Amino acid sequence: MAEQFQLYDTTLRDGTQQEGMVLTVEDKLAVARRLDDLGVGFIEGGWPGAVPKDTEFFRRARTELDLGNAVLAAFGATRRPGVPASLDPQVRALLEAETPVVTLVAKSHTGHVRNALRTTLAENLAMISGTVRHLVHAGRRVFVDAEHYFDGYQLNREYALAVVRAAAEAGAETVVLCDTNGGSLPDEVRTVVTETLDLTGVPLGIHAHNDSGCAVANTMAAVDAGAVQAQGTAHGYGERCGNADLFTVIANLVLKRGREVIPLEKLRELARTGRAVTELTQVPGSAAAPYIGGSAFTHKAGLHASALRVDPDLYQHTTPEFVGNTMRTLVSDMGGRSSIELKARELGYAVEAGSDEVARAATRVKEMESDGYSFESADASFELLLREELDGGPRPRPFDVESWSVGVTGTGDEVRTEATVRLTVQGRSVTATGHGNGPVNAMDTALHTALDPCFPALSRLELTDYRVRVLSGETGSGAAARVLISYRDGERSWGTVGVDGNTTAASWQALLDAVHYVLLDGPPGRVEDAPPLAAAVPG
Ligand SMILES: CC(=O)SCCNC(=O)CCNC(=O)[C@H](O)C(C)(C)COP(=O)(O)OP(=O)(O)OC[C@H]1O[C@@H](n2cnc3c(N)ncnc32)[C@H](O)[C@@H]1OP(=O)(O)O
Ligand SMILES: CC(=O)C(=O)O
Repeated sequence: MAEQFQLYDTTLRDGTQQEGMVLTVEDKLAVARRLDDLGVGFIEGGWPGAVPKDTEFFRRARTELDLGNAVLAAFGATRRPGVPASLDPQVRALLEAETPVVTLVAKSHTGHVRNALRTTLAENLAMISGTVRHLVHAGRRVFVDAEHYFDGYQLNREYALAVVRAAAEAGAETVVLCDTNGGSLPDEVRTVVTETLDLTGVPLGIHAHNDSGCAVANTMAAVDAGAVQAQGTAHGYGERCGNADLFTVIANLVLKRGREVIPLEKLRELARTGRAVTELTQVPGSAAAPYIGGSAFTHKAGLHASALRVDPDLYQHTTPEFVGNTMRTLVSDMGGRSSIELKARELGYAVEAGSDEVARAATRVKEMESDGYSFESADASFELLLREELDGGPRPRPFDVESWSVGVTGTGDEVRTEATVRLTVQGRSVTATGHGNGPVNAMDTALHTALDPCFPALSRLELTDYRVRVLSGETGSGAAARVLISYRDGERSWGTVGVDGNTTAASWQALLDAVHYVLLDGPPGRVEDAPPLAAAVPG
């Protein structure tokens, strides 16, 4: 049973204040559904009356958003100075959003009251009380975001406390202390929250920005000090350096503080929710994001891998499956036999770090990386290398390459690229030509034309990304170019690598690895049901 803690998401309001984040109403509705599924208690949808798209969001939400867990909140400011709340069009727009909750931003810093609002301290308190009362009278639950609270508290503690008291006395359910400029540190936040709670007894929340890199730490400090509401955003999206990453806050509260703010089975949806949100926002989360980032449980160093073989807890602070993530191993020149064993097991091969095959594969990886190869994101090329070692040498190939050529011809404005491949397939000589918008595209087309009729599995192979890096002077042998190609093959995604003094030849290598990888089947030593490493994870 989830505890009565207020998890408040502001992705659709403060999150959209991030540079580069532009969401349609459709996107906002879809993000709200994902966050509701995860189990957050409150979803702040935007500022109706100020942002036309947000007004439209709340209008459509009434019929199109069937929330199972969350309550929708409309965000807006207190009434303008000198205007009764009942006559302020912005306040009216908040009521017209018809949400159960309204969250009001209120000034709590005397400098802001005087210089930004250009009103008196007394009028600001009246604006807060009057607006809260008006909304509560109209049947709304009201939260008050006390803007610049931590800076305001340092400047004029009595006034900041007066804002908290005025909001609560007028009927605000929770007063959210905002580190609006994001410059506070955890010890300061803990002290101010503790003192405010002691001096007012008002239920408090925390809204922390990340300008000092402490948004999550500040949120945790505030909750430890007694805050009952944590605000944050998916992936920490938000104005400037962003907000507290609500996904990290949730995982910390559940796994580190034992507070079941969402049910454990929902926590296992955390990584999936993160991916779904980035697909909608088109703003990627960081690979290094705690808990749910692609690298959060990914291990590169050989010594780490060697300890992880014995016990995953030795280099992981928690169990990745708790948050729907998985442990991965990277193969590189920084690894040794243990990294090879772990990666091989990830790929389904039951091998031991102490075996000769694994030792040979580890040596080859180090040598090839010194020549410019990189296997980190070329898992298919690594698997081909591993298979060669496990099989005791190159396997019989399903086809042989007799020759290949690529030509680029320019006539006027037109550039034409043509590739020809000559292969021996099942004893027959096959020649095919492909055209494309460049050499890689043309070679890929020619290979498909030659091979797909004999090997239908290849028709599912789709090239999704191509990266080339010039390596001059960087490698032992002075190799010139490294090409990394990413593919999708039905549900799977994987990559290959090629290195050569000639970029087109490096691309050809990577393309051929892809074809051989798809045709790799029925291998001896591959155990389809080898116990995944995750099975060894306790808990
Ligand atoms: C800390 C936060 O992130 S709070 C959320 C911030 N979000 C946004 O600002 C996004 C939505 N904002 C908007 O659409 C516009 O800024 C509006 C509609 C709110 C205001 O637009 P405009 O009236 O054109 O004014 P402008 O954007 O220049 O803002 C200045 C006005 O806001 C007032 N203002 C500034 N801060 C606040 C506040 N916290 N509460 C109420 N009014 C405020 C100023 O006093 C000034 O009013 P005045 O013109 O009567 O002197
Ligand atoms: C309310 C808000 O977004 C802030 O003070 O940062």
